[in-house]
Amino acid sequence: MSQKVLLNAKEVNIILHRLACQLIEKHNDFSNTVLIGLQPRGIFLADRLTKILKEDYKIKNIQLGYLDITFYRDDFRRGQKTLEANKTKINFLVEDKNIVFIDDVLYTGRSIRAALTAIQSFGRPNEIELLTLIDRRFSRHLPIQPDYRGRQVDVINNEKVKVNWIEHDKEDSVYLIEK
Ligand SMILES: O=P(O)(O)OC[C@H]1O[C@H](OP(=O)(O)OP(=O)(O)O)[C@H](O)[C@@H]1O
Ligand SMILES: O=c1cc[nH]c(=O)[nH]1
Repeated sequence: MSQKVLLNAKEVNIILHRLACQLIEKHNDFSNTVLIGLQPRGIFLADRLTKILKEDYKIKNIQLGYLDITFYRDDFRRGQKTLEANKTKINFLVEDKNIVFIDDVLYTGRSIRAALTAIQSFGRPNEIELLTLIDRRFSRHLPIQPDYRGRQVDVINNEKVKVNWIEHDKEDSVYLIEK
């Protein structure tokens, strides 16, 4: 197994600030916008962006939730092992809200498809956008594209992108791992 650094901590930090600014450009004070981090790994990115928006850009009332998509995946009946769901935590109404889904990697688009189904149980939002740190180019199985992307990368099929967060993985970094 070999691995190559795609983004180091400094580059991740610059990208996070750019993404935060792009969100502000569209959503202003976030009075009608909610952020939803997708479990399991989108929540680290959602937490970090929320922290930057609050602390560096003084946006006060950001509503942040976490959405688990385990049982909405189109492959969930295929695996043999028992599936363990993560926590969904959405303590606000999404009815008529602008939602920004946040995930670390966009690959086939199937996770986002599942999230679009899962969120329907919480109401009818006004619109849903997608923010992703890494957009794997030319690998979509569905017509799903990000509205905000950190970095687009070309990845061949036997390679995997791994996003690390200091809170969970001891460093902020993105690696390309050859399996
Ligand atoms: O666009 P997709 O093909 O759905 O892939 C993207 C998803 O894959 C990763 O999750 P995870 O490692 O939990 O899922 P995986 O097993 O599908 O790689 C990542 O955090 C995204 O949520
Ligand atoms: O490269 C990939 C593909 C799907 N999910 C990841 O986390 N990385």
